[in-house]
Amino acid sequence: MQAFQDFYPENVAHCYGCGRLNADGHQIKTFWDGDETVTRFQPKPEHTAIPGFVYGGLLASLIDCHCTGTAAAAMYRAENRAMDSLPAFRFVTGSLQVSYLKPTPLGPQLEIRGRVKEIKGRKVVVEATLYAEGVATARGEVVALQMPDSFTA
Ligand SMILES: CCCCCCCCCCCC(=O)SCCNC(=O)CCNC(=O)[C@H](O)C(C)(C)COP(=O)(O)OP(=O)(O)OC[C@H]1O[C@@H](n2cnc3c(N)ncnc32)[C@H](O)[C@@H]1OP(=O)(O)O
Repeated sequence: MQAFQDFYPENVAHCYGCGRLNADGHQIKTFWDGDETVTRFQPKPEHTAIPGFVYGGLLASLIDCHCTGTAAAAMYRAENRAMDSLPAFRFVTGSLQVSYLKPTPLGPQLEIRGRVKEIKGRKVVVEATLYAEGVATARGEVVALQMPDSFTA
C-alpha cells in the first residue's frame, strides 16, 4: 500500500521529516486507518535525549510531518480526489504545538495517530497523539496551510 508521502511530487519530496527523496531524513510513512491516520517509526540510538529516552525534537518532527501529510490526504478526501490527481495539494506547517506527557522510552516502535479537527479554506488543523507500547507520551496540534508559491526555490 502506498503512503501519503509516496504521492508527494518530486519537488516537495525532500523534507527532512517526510521526504522519500531525502536519504538522511526520517522518511515517515502515513496511512489512513478509518477516520484516523497512522504513522509508525522506529527511533535509533542517536535519537537519545537522556539515555533510555527519545529526544523531544524528534517527536515534534514526527508529529509535524504526520500532521502535514494528514492535512494533504484530508483535503484530497474532502474533494473526493485520488492523491495522485492534479493539481497537487501541498501543505506546510503554520504552527506546531507539542505537549510531552510522559518520557518516551527509546526502544519500542512509536505510533502516531492523527485526526482532522478542522478544514477551512486553505487551512487544515490536525491533532495527533504519539504512543509508545500503547501509552500516550506526547500530543500535538498542527495548523497546516496550503503552500504558497513563494515557497518555490
Ligand atoms: C501531496 C503534496 C504534499 C507536499 C507536502 C510537502 C511536505 C512538507 C511538510 C514539511 C513541514 C514543514 O516543515 S514546512 C516548513 C516550516 N513552515 C514554514 O516555513 C512556513 C512559513 N510560513 C509561511 O510560508 C506562511 O506564513 C504560511 C504559508 C504558513 C501562511 O501564510 P498564508 O498562506 O499567507 O496565510 P494566511 O492567508 O494569512 O492565513 C490563512 C489562515 O491560516 C491561518 N494562519 C496563517 N499562518 C498561521 C500560523 N503561522 N499559525 C497558525 N495559523 C496561521 C490564518 O489565521 C488564517 O486562518 P483563518 O482566518 O482562515 O481561520
